[in-house]
Amino acid sequence: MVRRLLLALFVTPFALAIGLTLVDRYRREGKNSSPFPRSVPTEVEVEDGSVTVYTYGQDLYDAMLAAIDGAQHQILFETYIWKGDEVGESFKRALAAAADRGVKVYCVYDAFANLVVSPRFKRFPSNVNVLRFPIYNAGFRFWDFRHYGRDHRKIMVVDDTVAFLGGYNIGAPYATEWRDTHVAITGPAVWDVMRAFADFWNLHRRHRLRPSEQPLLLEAKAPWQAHIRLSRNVPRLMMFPIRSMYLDAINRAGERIWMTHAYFIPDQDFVDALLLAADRGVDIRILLPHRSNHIVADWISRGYYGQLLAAGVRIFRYQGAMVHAKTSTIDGNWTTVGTANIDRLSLTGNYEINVEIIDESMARAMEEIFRVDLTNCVELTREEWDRREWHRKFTEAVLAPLGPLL
Ligand SMILES: O=P(O)(O)OC[C@H](O)CO
Repeated sequence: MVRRLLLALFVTPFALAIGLTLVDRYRREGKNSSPFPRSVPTEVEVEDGSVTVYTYGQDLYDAMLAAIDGAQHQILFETYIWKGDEVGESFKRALAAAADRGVKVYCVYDAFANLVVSPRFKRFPSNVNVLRFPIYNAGFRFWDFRHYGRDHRKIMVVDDTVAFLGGYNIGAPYATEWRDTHVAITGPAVWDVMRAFADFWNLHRRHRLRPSEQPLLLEAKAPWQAHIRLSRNVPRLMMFPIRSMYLDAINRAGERIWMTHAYFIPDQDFVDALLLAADRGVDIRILLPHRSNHIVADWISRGYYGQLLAAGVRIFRYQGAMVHAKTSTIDGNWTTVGTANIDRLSLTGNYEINVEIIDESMARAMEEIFRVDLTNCVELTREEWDRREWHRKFTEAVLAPLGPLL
């Protein structure tokens, strides 16, 4: 009897998650996302360089492809998802053409995220250096968690002139149907993104370096900058600074915290930091997709709404389209844009990269984008949330144990 009960407790959340996912897939079949308000790319001068914020995929892809076409020496390209559709093909073609011109091209993609992509698409010309980050990395050391984690980063560096990073994967739906955020950085901070790529490449390259070979980029010298910094999660080295970066920034906030996230499944320490900030009177707004592409993540996320709303945190739900951005701006000073979602996988599991920018003009630009996004949101009130039907509360409660897995 006890055994059956334990089994039921263990199996029910998984069975419900699978059921919900299948029904959701069926319901979405053939449905398009709605158009959403667009902000034009905004360029801001930061320190001795610039940061351009992209919030519409086609604008970003045009800029990335133009940068690839103009490359002189080297392209570093890394993506979590690289779909084999027309957008994916256009990147593959541009990278191959650059390699044919004599540009050194290095590409990394995650094998797990691209399991459904055709093997034909994953064949590259021999002059393009490709690292397929394997599905399983631990070999016989299956107990060693440093060898787990997906490569969830999305970055590109062209020569030493421009670096792109943010939430955008590569694929046709992201060009027009998803609202996401990426930045293009010029100036000394490009070095940090090159370094991030090179460290990953050197750590995971398929064979040990022969004496005749140089590791990628070790000769480049680091600039020291106060206003723009990179945080990278590197499971292999047990480094997870992005969570700390967020907690530090939230704890420092005195006026406002405006966050935009695709998947919001924080740990309780993260929630507590937000609740403390709300308690000190900070205006906290969290913008989330009303319905994301992962229905189970949505349900688990909802399990946190009660305590956040009760503390005065405002939740805005984006309508009609997937918002996939991973950004926050605080106190009109601090901004982060990156690849990390607020969930366990991103904050303590995967390879991730976020840029942290302390600059008033940048924060102003991000706040303006947030205001534009708000015009496509409906605010969820505490009264409305408290009145939700019992079966919704039941679903949240049954799925809650899956939170730490996501
Ligand atoms: O893992 P992310 O944040 O890049 O999101 C990817 C999508 O969820 C793919 O289904």
